[in-house]
Amino acid sequence: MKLSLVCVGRLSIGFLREGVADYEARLKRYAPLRVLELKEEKGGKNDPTFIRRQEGRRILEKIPEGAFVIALDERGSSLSSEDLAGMLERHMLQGTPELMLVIGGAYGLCDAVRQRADLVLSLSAMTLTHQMARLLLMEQLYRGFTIVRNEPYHNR
Ligand SMILES: C[S@@+](CC[C@H](N)C(=O)[O-])C[C@H]1O[C@@H](n2cnc3c(N)ncnc32)[C@H](O)[C@@H]1O
Repeated sequence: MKLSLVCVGRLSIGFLREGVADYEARLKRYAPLRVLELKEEKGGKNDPTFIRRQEGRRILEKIPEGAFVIALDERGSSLSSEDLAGMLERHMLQGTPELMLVIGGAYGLCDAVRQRADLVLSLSAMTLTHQMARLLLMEQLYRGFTIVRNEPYHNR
């Protein structure tokens, strides 16, 4: 199973770039990972709906048929790390070709992306920057794979 991450905006903060690179490298031991960083919408400065729609259109274009899509959103469902691991394992066993994770930009994701998603996942009820969300997500995916493989890291 391939993993792909689609995110709006780049990693501009050094320590987050370093942390994300570290977890992405760890993750690649378990599954190939493709990262697509999409440009933030610059038009419609005072119109968050316009910005979300434009960015959403670009996100939807990147979703291949057959991908299981997880949209990251603070209003989504929360999972324990064990639940996430169970979900990864189920998709590997049932032969899901691609698990695609989507992180929105400064104004979040539009409804069309949330509707396309097979799961809307919250990492916390608090709002994170997209860069912080990316680091937390990479760490939880890595943790999930170590749980599936019964490798030390999760320590439960
Ligand atoms: C700055 S946040 C967007 C906040 C925006 N006001 C909203 O209501 O969605 C940027 C992106 O980071 C991700 N994100 C931020 N906090 C999150 C959380 N607690 N759980 C999951 N994803 C989160 C989401 O993908 C979000 O679209």
